[in-house]
Amino acid sequence: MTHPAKAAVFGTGSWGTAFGMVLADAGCEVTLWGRRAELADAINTTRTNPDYLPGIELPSSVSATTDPAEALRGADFAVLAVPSQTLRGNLADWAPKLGADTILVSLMKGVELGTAKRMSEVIEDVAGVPADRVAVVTGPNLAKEIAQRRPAASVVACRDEAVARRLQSACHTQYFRPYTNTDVVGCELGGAVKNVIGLAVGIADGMGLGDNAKGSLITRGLAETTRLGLAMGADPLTFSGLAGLGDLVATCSSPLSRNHTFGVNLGKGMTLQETIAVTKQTAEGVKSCESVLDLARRHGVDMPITETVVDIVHDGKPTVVALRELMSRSAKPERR
Ligand SMILES: NC(=O)c1ccc[n+]([C@@H]2O[C@H](COP(=O)([O-])OP(=O)(O)OC[C@H]3O[C@@H](n4cnc5c(N)ncnc54)[C@H](O)[C@@H]3O)[C@@H](O)[C@H]2O)c1
Ligand SMILES: O=P(O)(O)OC[C@H](O)CO
Repeated sequence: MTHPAKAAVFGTGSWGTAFGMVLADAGCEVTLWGRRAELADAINTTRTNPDYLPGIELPSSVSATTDPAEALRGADFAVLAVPSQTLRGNLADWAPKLGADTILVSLMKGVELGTAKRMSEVIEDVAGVPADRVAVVTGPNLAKEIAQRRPAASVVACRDEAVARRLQSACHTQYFRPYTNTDVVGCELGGAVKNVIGLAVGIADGMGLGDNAKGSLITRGLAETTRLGLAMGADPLTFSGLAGLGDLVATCSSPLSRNHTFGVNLGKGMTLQETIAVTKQTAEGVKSCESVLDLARRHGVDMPITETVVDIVHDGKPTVVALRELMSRSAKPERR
C-alpha cells in the first residue's frame, strides 16, 4: 500500500473518535463520518469531539463529515463504530459507496438480535464482501484511556493474515500495540460476551458482593465464553488472550466501562428504566445478552451467567433471587 493510508471511520462516538486518533497518529489520513452536522462542524473547527472526548485535541489529519461518499473517497479502510444493532441498516446505505478493495473493519462488540450474527457476518451479508476483506479490532481498549494516549495492546483479526498485518501496521503507535489473529470468531465472541459478564460483575459490585464474587464471575464467565467459542469453531487459546481475558479484566475492573457501570446501577437497586436514563452511551451487553443467549441455545451451550443477566435485565428478576439461583445450581467438576 502507498502511504499515507486513508481511513473512513463511521461513528463519531468515543471509540470511533479515539481509534481515528490512533490511525492518525500511525500516519493515516482519517475522515470521521457522523450523523449530526453540528458535531462534524465542531470536530472540524475546534479540533476536539466535545460530546464524546471533551478536552482532547485531535490530530490535524482527522476531519469529519456527514457525507458517507466523501468519507469513503479513496479509503483503504472503512472502520465501523456504530452501535451493533444499527449496523445492518446503516451499512446498507454506505455499502454502495465502498471502493472495490476497501477493507471493512469492525470495532463493534455485539451480536445482532434476531439473527444472532456476529458483526463481521452482518458486514459480509450487507456489503456482499468475502470474509478475507473483513477485519475486527478488539481487546482491552477503553476509549478514553486510548484517547489520552495511555498504553494498550489490542488484537487485529482477519481470516486473511496479510490483511490483518496491513491493518496492524496502519494502527500501530507508541501507545497502541496491535497483535494479529486469524481467529475472527473467537475474537468477536470474546468482545461481545465480555460485555455481558461486565454487566454481571457490575451487578455483583453494586450489590456489594466483594472481590471473591468478582474473581469467580470473571473466571466462570470466561469458561462459558470458551464453551460457546469451542462449539462455534473458535480457537480456545484466543480466550486467554487480549480479546478474551484481557478485555474481560479491563471491562470488569474499570469505572470507565459502560457495561460495568450499567450493572453497578442495577445492583444498587435502580430499575432498568432508571439505569437506561442515566446511561448516555452504548452499553452493548444490555441488548447483546439476549442475542448471546440465543447463540448459546442454537449451539446447545449452557451459559448460566449470561442467562442470569438476561433474567435480571430483561425479565426483571430481583438480583437477590438471581444470585440465590446461580449459587444453588447443581455441583459439578470445574472443567465442564
Ligand atoms: N467506548 C469504548 O471504550 C469502546 C472500546 C472498544 C469497543 N467499543 C465498541 O465500539 C462500538 C461503538 O461504541 P462507542 O463507545 O463509540 O459508542 P458511543 O455511544 O460512544 O458512540 C456511538 C456512536 O454511534 C452513533 N449512533 C448511535 N445510534 C446510531 C444510529 N442509529 N445510526 C448511526 N449512528 C448512530 C452515535 O451518535 C455515536 O456517534 C460499540 O460496539 C462498543 O462496544 C467501544
Ligand atoms: O465501556 P464498555 O463496557 O463498552 O467497554 C469498552 C471496551 O469494550 C473495553 O475494552
